[in-house]
Order: sequence, then C-alpha cells, then structure tokens
Amino acid sequence: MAPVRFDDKVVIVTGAGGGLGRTYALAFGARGAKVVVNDLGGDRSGQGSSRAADRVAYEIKSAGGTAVANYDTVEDGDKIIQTALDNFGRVDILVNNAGILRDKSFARTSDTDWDMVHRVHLRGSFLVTRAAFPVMKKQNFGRIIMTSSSSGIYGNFGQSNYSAAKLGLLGLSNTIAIEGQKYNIHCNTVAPYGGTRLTEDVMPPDMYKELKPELVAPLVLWLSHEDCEENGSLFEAGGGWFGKYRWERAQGKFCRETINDPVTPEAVRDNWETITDFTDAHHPGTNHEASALLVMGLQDLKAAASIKANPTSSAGGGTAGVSGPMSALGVTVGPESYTYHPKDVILYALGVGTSLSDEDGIKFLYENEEEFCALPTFAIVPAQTAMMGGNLWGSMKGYSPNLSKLLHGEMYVENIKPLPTSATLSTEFKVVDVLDKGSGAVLVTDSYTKDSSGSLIAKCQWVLFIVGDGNFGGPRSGKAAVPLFDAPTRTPDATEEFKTYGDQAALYRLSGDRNPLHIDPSFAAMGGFSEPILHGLCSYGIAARMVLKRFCGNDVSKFKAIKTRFAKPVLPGQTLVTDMWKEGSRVFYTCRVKETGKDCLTGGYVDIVEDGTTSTMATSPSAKLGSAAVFQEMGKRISQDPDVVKKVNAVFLYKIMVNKALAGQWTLDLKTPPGSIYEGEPKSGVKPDVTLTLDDEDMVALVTGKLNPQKAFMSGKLKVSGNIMLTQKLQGLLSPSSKM
Ligand SMILES: CCCCCCC[C@@H](O)CC(=O)SCCNC(=O)CCNC(=O)[C@H](O)C(C)(C)COP(=O)(O)OP(=O)(O)OC[C@H]1O[C@@H](n2cnc3c(N)ncnc32)[C@H](O)[C@@H]1OP(=O)(O)O
Repeated sequence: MAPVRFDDKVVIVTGAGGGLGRTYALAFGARGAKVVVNDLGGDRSGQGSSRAADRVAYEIKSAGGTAVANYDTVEDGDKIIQTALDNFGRVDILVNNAGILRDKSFARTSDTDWDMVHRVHLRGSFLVTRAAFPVMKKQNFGRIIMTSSSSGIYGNFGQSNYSAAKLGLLGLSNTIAIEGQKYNIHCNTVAPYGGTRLTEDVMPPDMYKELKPELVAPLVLWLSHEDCEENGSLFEAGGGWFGKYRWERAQGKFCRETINDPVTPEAVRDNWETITDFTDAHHPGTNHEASALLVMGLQDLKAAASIKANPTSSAGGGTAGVSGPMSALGVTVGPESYTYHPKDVILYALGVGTSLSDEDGIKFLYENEEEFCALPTFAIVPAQTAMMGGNLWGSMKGYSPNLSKLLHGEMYVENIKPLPTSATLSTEFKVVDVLDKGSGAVLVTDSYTKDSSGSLIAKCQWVLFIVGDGNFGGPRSGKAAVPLFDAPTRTPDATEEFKTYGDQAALYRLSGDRNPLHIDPSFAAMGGFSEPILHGLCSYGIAARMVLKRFCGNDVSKFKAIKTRFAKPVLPGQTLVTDMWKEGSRVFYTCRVKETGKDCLTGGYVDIVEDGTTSTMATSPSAKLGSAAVFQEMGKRISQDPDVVKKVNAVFLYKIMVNKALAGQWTLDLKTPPGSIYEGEPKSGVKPDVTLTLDDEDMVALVTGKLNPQKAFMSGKLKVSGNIMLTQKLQGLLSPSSKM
C-alpha cells in the first residue's frame, strides 16, 4: 500500500505553535503538505504573545517542507483562510486545534471565563471552518478536524466552560459532516489525550510522559487523507491507541398503550428498569435512524388506539392470541378508497420510464391524446395507496414488521376491466397466507380493487418478504401464492434494454410507495443496503412495458395479467435487460441487471389476449402441475374434446380453469362471457359469484377428463358454494340425475 502523503494539499492547523497543533503541523509538512501554521502566540490562558508559529514553520522548512506562519486569532477565521489562499491558492485540510483553558469550579466560573473559552474553542472553530467551507465546496474536496475532549464527553471537575465548548464542537462537526457530504467535505472529531501544556498539571506525571502528542497525530493525518471515507465520527486517541465512539440507546418503552393515552411521571417511574435496560440496545448512527424507530413505535400506538376504539372492526383480523408473523394471517384492511386523475396516470408512466420518444409513448403521457390510457400495471397504484392509507401494518395486532427489512417478494396483477384514467376506486386487502422461509417471513396478501358501482377492476397479489423475521415455526409453503413459471431454455424471442436513471426511485415513489428504503440512505442502511434501492414495482412496470410493446403492440386491452418474483435488488441507475419468450397466449420473461449480470425478476409471465381469443389467467399454484404447457394443453382439451364438453358445460370448465385460483378456491364469474351456464343477467341483489373448491391434482384430472365431475361433486372433492340460486343450478348440473 502507498504511504499516506499530502503532496499538493494545503493544510491549516490552528493553535500550531506548540503541543498537539505543532505535532500535527510537523507531521503534515513531513508528508508533503503545504502548511499554514496558525498561532496567536498566547499562553494557555490566552494571554501574552510569542513567535511560536514562526518557529514551527521554520522547523517544517528546515526539514524540506513548505510552511507559512500566521498570527491571526481564530475569531478572524477569514484572515487565516486568506493567508492560505494568498500563499498556496487553496485550502484542503483544516485542523481546528486552537484552545485555551480558564479552569474554575462551576460556582466560581465568571462570565469572562465562560465567554473566553467558548470564543476560542467553539466560536473560533466555527469562524475558521465557515471561511474554509466555500473554498472546499468549490474544490469538491475538504477534510475538517474538530478537537473535542474527554472532559466534554464525560465532564471534568473545574472545566464546565471547557466541557461545554468541547462537546459543542461535536455537535458542530456532526452537522458539518451531513452538509459537507455531497461536496466530498468530511468532518470528524478527535478527543485526544495528549501530554501538552493544557494537560500537564491535570494528569499523573508518569502518564503525562506517555501521552505524547506524536502518538495522536497519525489518526488526525489519516482522517484528513483523501482516501479516508470516515465522516461525522468521534474518536478518542492517546498513547498510540485509537477508538471510535457510537451512541447507544436502550430499547426503551412507550409509557402509554395507545396514542390517545396520557403519559404520567408514575408510568415513567414504574417502567424505569426497561427504560434504562441496555439489553439489545440500538446504535442509531443518524437522526433519521433514531427517529425512524420512534415513528414506527408511534404508528403502533396509533393502530392500538383504533383497535381499542373499535374492537369489533374487521381491520386487524388476525389470528387471535397469536403473536409474531403468524398473527398477520387473515388480517383484512379496507375497503379504502383512492381518487386519482390523469396526472397520476402520467406520473406513474414516467416513473416506470415511459418517454415521448417511445413508440406510442404519447398515449401514456398526454391526457388530450385520443388514445390516452393507463399502463396495465397502473392497477397497483390505487391498491397500494389505499392499503398504505388503511395501515395494514397497524392492523396487525401481534406483529410489527421492520419496514427497512420489508422487501417486495413477488407480484401478480390481473386486469379484470379497463383501468379508467381518472376514478375513485376502493380496495380491500387480506393476508391469505403466512410462510416461514427461515431467512424471512413471507406474507401473501390479496387485494381487490372495485369501482364505485362495485364492479371488480383489478385483482392483485402482493408477496412480501420480511428479512430476518423467519424461524417462527410457521409452514414453509402454502397454496395461496399465484405460481411462478420458469422461462423456456431456448433463445429469447425478444430482448429489450432500459437504463434506469439515478433519480428513478425518487420519481417512482411519487406514485404512492413512499417507503424511505428507496430514498433515505440511513433508512436503507438499517435494512443492510449500502444505498437506497429501486422499488421492485418500478422494475416490474419497466419489464411490463417491454412486453406490452413487443407482444401487445402497446394495446393495453391485450395485456391481461402479469406475475414475477423479485430475486435481487436493483439500484437506481442500473440497466435492466428483459428477455421474452412467447408460448401461446403467455409471454414468459426474465429481467437481469446488465452491470452485474444478475437476474432481478424471475419466474415471470404476462398473459395476453390474442386476436379473437380470450385470455388465459394464471392458474393454480403447484409445481406438480408442471409448466405452462400443461395448462395450454388443458385449454385445448376443453375446447376440442367433445367428451369433456358433454360431461359438463364447457364454459363452466373453461371458467374453472381460466379464473384466478387463490388458496385452492376457484372463482367462477357467471357474468362474462355471454353464453355461460347462467343465462341472462342475475336478478337484482343477486351476487353473480360462485366459488368452487377443488384440489389441484383433481382439477387437472377433471379438466383432462380423468375425473368425472359428477363423481367429484358427489364424493365431496368438488365443492360449490356462494349465491344460493346459482349454486343450486350448478349442483343440478353436477348431480347424476341432470341431463347433460
Ligand atoms: C401490500 C402492499 C405492500 C407494498 C410494500 C412495498 C414495499 C416496497 O417498498 C419494498 C420494495 O420494493 S423492495 C425492492 C424489491 N424487492 C427486492 O429487491 C427483493 C429482492 N429479493 C431478494 O433480495 C431475495 O430474494 C430475498 C432477500 C427476498 C430472499 O433471499 P434469501 O433470504 O437468500 O432467500 P433464498 O435462500 O433465496 O430462499 C429462501 C426461501 O425464500 C423463498 N424466496 C426467495 N426469494 C423470494 C421472494 N422474492 N419472494 C418470495 N419468496 C422468496 C425461496 O423460494 C425459498 O423458499 P423455499 O425453500 O420454500 O422454496
């Protein structure tokens, strides 16, 4: 590794006439820096004057280095910076080291003692740094060191003024670090134990000898180097030992049960043990991290208030008496309504990368265009926005997922009716399965979005993966999730590339998913990500656009349903490559990140409506059922095999197969298409839905003619429930006495 050098760098060290400052200046000078040696020349209480800075500058020059002395007070920070600019043309590194002592016991500390110490340490560091900051900003480089003290961190008898100023410097440094980050200006704080004139009579003599300033300087030099990424940190240093600090915060406790309850001193007293217990303590690194945990807790209190106010409400649902992920099973939310306008439709299209330069791009981006319409995947927006308003998480009584660890696992969208470009739609959510994947908990959540007349517009399924919440003893697999299918192994029929841009997530989030995981670096860090990641649904929408373009001619009415698994996170700015294979009315696709070569969307497919045909929907979840080809074969048998048609009404069987299956329940929509077994419109007030329950394998047997539907019905394998009149009619069709 190359030695740590500062060639061509300009360093200012304040208070460099002696002690630590002098050591820093000499060390920088010896390693190639041009040094401004600042010192007022006073004694340790700030009195008198000497030519100490000249002597240090001379020492540096004698050793072959470059230095200039400066005698301005740190309160004239701009003059010190000007000295650097006049002599060397820039300022790269600033070490705020100047300090004085005015020790007195607290009761005897005078205004002057207080003010003098603050003026030199805190105000002085502020003034020199403020003058340096714009110069560093322009250079897009800067390293700043603040000098704190163990007296500030822990307190020290007789040093109330000094302690306060020294810890004030840490706060100053923390904020400069945040504001400077984007300009590559780093600010760190060092609390040195140095055997200097400031400490010589407050330390035992044998220790004083060991705490040589030279043994602190290496840390200051490394923190000042361009290769050092550290920013906003505090270190103690002494005798060649260096250690970083962090904040530790107890898990703590809310001393109220709901957001509406008062908090009393008695509650604080009674919970003192928990409030002060450091078991499983947090170590928040930023204000965001600290407040994010608080906000999550407050959301829980809010949810607790609504459950308390309305204990019989269906919201919350859940498995009674169970805690952890399993308690989410059965939780329902909604209906929650969401009103949107053409602006929202356009914003979503922009969020998933639609451009006016795309073929037909204008019809998704301009409300006055004759064919203006919503992208098919826009169906997720009303659902998700309503869900977030409906507070799914808050409705779970015994489980509170950490949102920074919640990843979108899989997604299914089925468009039942064309999506309006403006509407008020309402959505209901239900957690239909909870799985224990070891490395995480999986919540399978269905949503149903309806228009104001109650007509179903879209069905979605959201599979959520909560990293780290596994091993709770739940089942590993279930039947509720819409299945994934492997893409064919042959060469893709089409491939499309799309480069996301750095602000893709910032734009996409305006369509409803404001999860800070996608924009806030500190929140992303809590989830274990080095930077905010792109919304899974953004990559999904981009891939869907590719299929829409290549296989539907950008005609949204041909795009029926879409499923995928989010296999790897994507970072804004990465390029998505979508490979597509068409087999029958299904387009299989996978998506990979070009820069890493890793698949990010897997097992995906889009069911399309081909000219003159009805679409096929995703069918039952079961790997045992094999590939999509099996389902296509089943479709053919239904339409071609007269025996099957004879055994049971063709539409009945066809609808069993094509309607989406969830949790082994097959919904038969008797309204469409015309010519179904239910002839004519349902009577007013009569629900048109009937539910058929059938095992996956029996379903295949039934559809392929191996299982007699009447026998299946009589033996109880096939169950019919729902609207009484329609159920009876179906039962009639299935009973042995019926004429088919
Ligand atoms: C209701 C509306 C709410 C909307 C909320 C929206 C929240 C959004 O803001 C959040 C986002 O958009 S996050 C961005 C998109 N998602 C991602 O980037 C996740 C990418 N996937 C991963 O990192 C891993 O697959 C990972 C981490 C998920 C799993 O990786 P591993 O732990 O290594 O798992 P692995 O060993 O591969 O497999 C273990 C078992 O888990 C199953 N599995 C894997 N990936 C899955 C996934 N993505 N979804 C569901 N299940 C998944 C595996 O099949 C395996 O189970 P089994 O052994 O039973 O087969």
